Amino acid sequence: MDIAAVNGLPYEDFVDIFGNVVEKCPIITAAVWTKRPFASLNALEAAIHEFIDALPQSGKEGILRCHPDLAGRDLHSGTLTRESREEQARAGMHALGPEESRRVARLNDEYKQRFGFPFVICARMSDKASILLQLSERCRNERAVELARGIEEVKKICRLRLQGLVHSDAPNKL
Ligand SMILES: NC(=O)N[C@H]1NC(=O)NC1=O
Repeated sequence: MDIAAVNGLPYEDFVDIFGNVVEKCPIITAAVWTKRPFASLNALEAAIHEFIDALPQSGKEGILRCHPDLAGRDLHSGTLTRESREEQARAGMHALGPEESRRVARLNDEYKQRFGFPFVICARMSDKASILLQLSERCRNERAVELARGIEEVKKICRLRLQGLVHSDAPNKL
């Protein structure tokens, strides 16, 4: 799909295709449709960032709260979004041993108790060992640091999802 095709999409199709680039936040996609035409994939990404950055703190926290826990309830009950399922599987989150599972569940709970939103990390840019390490280390951060860090991770996830939706191998393509 080239950028002209993206710019030509009616909002229903635009939201159908790009609605989950930020997990369970299709309102962001629906809002940035207004900003067409986009000069490039980067411009679309920048419009998403601009929307997120303009949100009050409660809105940013809300975005984080739309994310499923890593190796959490949704993974175990099979209710993850397709994107999240693939990302978590790639990082080995679907195949934790019993000891690792208990540790992740305990740390996820501790993190949520402390901050009021879930631990978010771009799983595709990490691996199991690094995720476990960061989960335990980031539990000790200040709340404002974790809010900013979580939003940075959301943007990384968004970038990879956007790239996955388009062909990146041809010039002038998204
Ligand atoms: N909690 C959390 O980080 N969730 C996610 N990370 C990721 O890469 N995909 C997710 O759903």
